[in-house]
Amino acid sequence: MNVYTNNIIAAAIAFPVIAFAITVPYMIYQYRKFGSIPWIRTLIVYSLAFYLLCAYFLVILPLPEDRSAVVAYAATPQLMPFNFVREFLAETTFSLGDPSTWLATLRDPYVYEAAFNVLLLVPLGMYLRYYFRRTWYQTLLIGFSVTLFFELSQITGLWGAYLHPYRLFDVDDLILNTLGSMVGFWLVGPAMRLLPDIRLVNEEAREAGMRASVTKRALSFFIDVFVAQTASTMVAGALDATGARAAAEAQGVSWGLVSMAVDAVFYLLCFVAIPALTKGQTPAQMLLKLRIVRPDASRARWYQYLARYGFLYALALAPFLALFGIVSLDPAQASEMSSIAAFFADHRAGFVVAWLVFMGAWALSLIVRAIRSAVKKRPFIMLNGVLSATRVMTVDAVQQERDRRSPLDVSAVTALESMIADDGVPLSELMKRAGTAVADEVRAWVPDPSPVVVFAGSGNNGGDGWVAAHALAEAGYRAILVTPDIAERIKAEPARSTAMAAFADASERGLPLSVLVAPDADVLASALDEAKAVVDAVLGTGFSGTELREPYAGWIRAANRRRFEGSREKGRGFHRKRAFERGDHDRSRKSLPTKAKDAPLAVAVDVPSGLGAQTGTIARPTFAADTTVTMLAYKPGLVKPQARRFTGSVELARLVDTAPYLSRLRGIDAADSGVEPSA
Ligand SMILES: NC(=O)C1=CN([C@@H]2O[C@H](COP(=O)(O)OP(=O)(O)OC[C@H]3O[C@@H](n4cnc5c(N)ncnc54)[C@H](OP(=O)(O)O)[C@@H]3O)[C@@H](O)[C@H]2O)[C@@H](O)CC1
Ligand SMILES: [K+]
Repeated sequence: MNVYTNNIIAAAIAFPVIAFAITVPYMIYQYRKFGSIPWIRTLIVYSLAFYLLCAYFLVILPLPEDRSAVVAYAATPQLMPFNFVREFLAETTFSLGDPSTWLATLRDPYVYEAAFNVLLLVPLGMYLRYYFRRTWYQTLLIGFSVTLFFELSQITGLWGAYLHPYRLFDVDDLILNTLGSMVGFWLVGPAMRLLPDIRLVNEEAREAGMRASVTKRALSFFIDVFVAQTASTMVAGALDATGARAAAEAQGVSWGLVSMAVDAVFYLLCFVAIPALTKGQTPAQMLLKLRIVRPDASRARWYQYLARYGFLYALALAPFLALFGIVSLDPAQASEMSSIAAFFADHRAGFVVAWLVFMGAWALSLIVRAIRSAVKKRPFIMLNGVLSATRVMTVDAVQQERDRRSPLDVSAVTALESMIADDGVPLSELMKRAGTAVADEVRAWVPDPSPVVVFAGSGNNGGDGWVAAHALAEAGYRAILVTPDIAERIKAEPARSTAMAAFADASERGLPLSVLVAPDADVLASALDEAKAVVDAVLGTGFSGTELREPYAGWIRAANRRRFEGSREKGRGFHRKRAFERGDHDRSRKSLPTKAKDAPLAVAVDVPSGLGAQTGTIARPTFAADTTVTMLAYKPGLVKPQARRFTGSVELARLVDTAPYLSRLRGIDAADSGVEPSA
């Protein structure tokens, strides 16, 4: 046992560092993917790397001192399954009726070694189920493979590093280790209810990734300064080595001045020239997926980069250099200096204090503004940003803002659809992609196998709903599709054929998709009660008006009621008259009532039903969503100020590469606005 403990201590010192080195590439990968680093994932992967290192070293240590050592007990592999039971029974004094023998049994090497072998892979089983979401047989297979790898390391003398095996290959280890991974699998099951659902972390990370946080901006600035300064120092050093210094000084040019000029060249290169070439990215900003833009997310000009970083340089770096200069003045040589320098030298202490006060006040104001912007969830804007009329946004946020600022008229969307169809992607295919995008949105926020209610109208917006319900059922959700009529009687195409195909496929494969045709209020309410998500695919761009007809009006009211009043079991005034009024959302109301605690996620397809896609008018009733997944392009109605409280956040599902079509559609005015249609 002592050997094990020593190994653990050795590992405790070296492995945290190694495990971190293993985790760093994973962190970079996550940042590139989500635009932020989800700490919980990083922690889990780090701990997994650390644990596997420990486990492996427990298996292969202690290393013999000499490469050709023959370890007698390891010479012949132990190939008899359950040998440890036999050995244990042969020598034990254990008797169930006699408690005095129990303790001795626990101390028996066969017992504690067996227990240790089980424990060794318990964490692996937990990781496999919780983090990697493996099934029991996958866990069994992976657990067995890892064990086999351990035992093969032993029988081969660490893959030939030693001439003879120095640890025993034991079939019982294979059995007990593998059992351990299964024990871990079973143990973590109940705990998973308390642990955060790892599948939902991605979406939060993606949201965080949209923000150009102070940390990201500061980090990118320091990387850039570091790169520019290192390059400049190296070039100045190289010049010095080639004798440029002597030449300059012979001409009476101070070398300090020359190296400052070299600095200036590299800073200009990094902060002005490169951004001008890359449409607004310094080298570090390319790495961190940030971009310098105008406040409206359009492309900035080179002189704005110059202004932005010139001011920043003046505010953040110049005071340091000045201080450095002042401190290095020597009052003893005051007589040789100019009168200004002598004045500075005589009052060094005073200037340092003044400098500290100035920097302190500035830093304090930065901190205060950073906290305020964090609390109010507004971007943190620095003085140099205001003066240069620029801001730094994440590349994704820039794209989103540009999309939002160039909505496409509903008539143009139709034109766009036929252009895409002419190029070989028919509307039915677009519908498939649209529905899948909606299902993905639900899957990002709600874990399976939750019940999801999908309201599908009888137009093509409804067709998207059929695809979404089918995709969700396929992914293991209990999809409940609400429709005014059976699929065959839908009039719109391709909604009809899509719905029929989805229904036929689900029935054939026994997918958990149930269809409620024109359900009565009670049936609908019970379905909504248990739903974890509600998808509104009732009306899309084909609707305009101020009043919804039945049954759609009733559906939307029921969905909104569920959202604001809670489920009926919770008994929060579902039957009160006010509930009906609330479901209606009086248009004069400034804001919607707050959501009930158990409100399901509400996702609108293309536009929330009731909202006029072109005009932004709000009909009675209008669906209130957390997220609207809109297809191909933003519609004008979605970006009207009054729409926001019904749309929630808007996600654009591009479905195809729309950029070439959009520039054809928008023609000349895209070039004028300086807005790039799409990256
Ligand atoms: N753009 C894209 O790439 C893609 C677009 N696609 C999707 O197609 C959607 C547009 O489909 P769309 O044109 O069929 O219209 P849509 O919104 O379903 O509405 C028609 C329904 O509204 C109904 N209705 C009308 N007024 C009403 C009222 N007052 N009260 C009640 N009902 C009323 C009308 O009923 P009816 O008059 O027939 O009785 C009819 O049933 C679009 O939003 C997008 O989701 C994707 O599938 C593919 C990719
Ligand atoms: K809709």
